[in-house]
Amino acid sequence: MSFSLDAVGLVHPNGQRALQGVSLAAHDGERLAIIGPSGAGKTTLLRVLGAALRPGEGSVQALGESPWKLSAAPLRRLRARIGTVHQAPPIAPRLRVVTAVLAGRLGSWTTARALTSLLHPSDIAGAHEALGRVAMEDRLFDRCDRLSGGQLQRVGIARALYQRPALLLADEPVSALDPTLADSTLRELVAQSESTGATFVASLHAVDLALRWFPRIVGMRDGSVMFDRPADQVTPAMLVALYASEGGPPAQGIAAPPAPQASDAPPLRRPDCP
Ligand SMILES: Nc1ncnc2c1ncn2[C@@H]1O[C@H](COP(=O)(O)OP(=O)(O)OP(=O)(O)O)[C@@H](O)[C@H]1O
Repeated sequence: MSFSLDAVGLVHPNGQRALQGVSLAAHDGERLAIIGPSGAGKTTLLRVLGAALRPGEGSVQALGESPWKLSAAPLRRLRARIGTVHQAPPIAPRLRVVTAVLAGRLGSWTTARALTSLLHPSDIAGAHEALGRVAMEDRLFDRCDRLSGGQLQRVGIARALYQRPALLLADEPVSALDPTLADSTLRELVAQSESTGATFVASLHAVDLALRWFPRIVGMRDGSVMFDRPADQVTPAMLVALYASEGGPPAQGIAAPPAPQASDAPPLRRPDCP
């Protein structure tokens, strides 16, 4: 089992309830998309899975550990095995792109290697390869504050690709990308999860992308799981009910083509791009 949540509930410090009785589990290597209206609790759920937020109710297991029973050092080691792609990656503005990507492995390096890498990037070829997979290799030495929102989002994705986590969590990973780049970037994330055997969980507003790239779809609303189904069993009526107050699903997802295999599709850049 890659992770399991049992009857998880979470109330934010301001009193806002974000999760209620959420039970969800996934096997190693599974791919799940979390969909649902704004405020449904998708980000909060991903933060709980990533051991970044401690729920007030229920229990959490991730990668064979109970995060909130661990002391500081094992918790750090667990977090180093979990990669998170943020909608707006928390990257220091003055950082160079290469350093931001290499930071993906800081958690699994010794302190000495991590500090050295920040001052003198060591694995430039590795950062270049990861950036090539999101068509950003030509920005290797740019400062992050010179990038557009979509370019910065792709740097955050390259960082997660470089990290090669066992559990990959992505919160609206392609929200700032145009449709072509969004599709090819998801293809790279799927290819990575297939080649490393990582479990991949992404929240997505684009229902068409969720149905195209993820075999399992979890619909969330008001902090609860409304449905948890194979993609080919998600019906238009389920989507209408999920997004009821929003006037139906946000994309023409129901007519999405069958999910392709990442390995079948041509990459955005050659994987062996130098
Ligand atoms: N840091 C926070 N402090 C207080 N309340 C929060 C915080 N983060 C989220 N919430 C609240 O928790 C609920 C769930 O929010 P969450 O961000 O998890 O939803 P979401 O489904 O990811 O939404 P969106 O699709 O708009 O990103 C919302 O009511 C939100 O206002």
